[in-house]
Amino acid sequence: MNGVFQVDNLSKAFGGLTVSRDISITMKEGARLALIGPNGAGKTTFVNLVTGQLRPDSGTILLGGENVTRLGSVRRVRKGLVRTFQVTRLFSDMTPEEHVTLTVLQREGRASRILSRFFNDSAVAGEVESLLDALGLLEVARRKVGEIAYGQQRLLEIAIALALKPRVLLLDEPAAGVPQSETPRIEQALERLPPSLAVLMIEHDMDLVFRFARHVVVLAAGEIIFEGLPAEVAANSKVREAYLGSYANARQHA
Ligand SMILES: Nc1ncnc2c1ncn2[C@@H]1O[C@H](COP(=O)(O)OP(=O)(O)OP(=O)(O)O)[C@@H](O)[C@H]1O
Repeated sequence: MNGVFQVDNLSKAFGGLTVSRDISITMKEGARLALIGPNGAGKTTFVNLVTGQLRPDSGTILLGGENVTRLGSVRRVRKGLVRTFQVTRLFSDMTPEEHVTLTVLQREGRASRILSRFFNDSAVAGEVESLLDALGLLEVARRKVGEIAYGQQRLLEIAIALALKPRVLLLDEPAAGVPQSETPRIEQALERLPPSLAVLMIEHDMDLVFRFARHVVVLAAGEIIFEGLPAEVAANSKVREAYLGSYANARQHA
């Protein structure tokens, strides 16, 4: 059976440097896939290719069976392929409530009207409240983003992505830059993502990867070198050599 998201033989080179070589991935509804690999393996490039920020040299991207390979990024988002970024792209003077309200209104094509009217729109307000609640952000809903913790800013990015009603969510290092003390918040939020949503996560924090993922794909030098269950990936010698060695050793000696 085809998945909700299917990538076939995606390839991309920058000059002489191949950064994606024949990458194929299938995700079904409810998938929890982690894409891991050393720095420069091509993980972010892969996300840029599938979301339309970069054009592949060859390969196909299917969303719900529809070929979206030639669509621009905005149309892919409208069709339910949504990403977050490694580094936050938020407005420090706006509140989480304002960010998510704007996103819901944008999705509905209502963002260009006078915003203040919509803060009284009960349907929009209800949706915004439940999104912020799901990400544990209600208590800071009306604080300026520049004043809230970095982990909460990262969670707000996920709330914004969810406000776009994705079918497939691509998370680029959701815990990057987040202090250790705040990672449990990120973990809890990831556990509470809608069960039917297909989620692909790039992440270097292996504890988070192994708690979140039900399937792991390992990239090295633009190629998939292994994929399987988290336990299989951790035990694979090729993967340990390319990437996990230091992590596995640290765990052994911890
Ligand atoms: N626009 C570009 N032009 C040329 N080379 C690029 C471009 N974007 C990325 N690269 C190169 O492609 C390779 C893959 O980079 P990419 O950022 O996808 O890796 P990554 O696995 O996401 O790394 P990290 O874990 O450090 O974020 C790197 O060698 C990078 O220097």
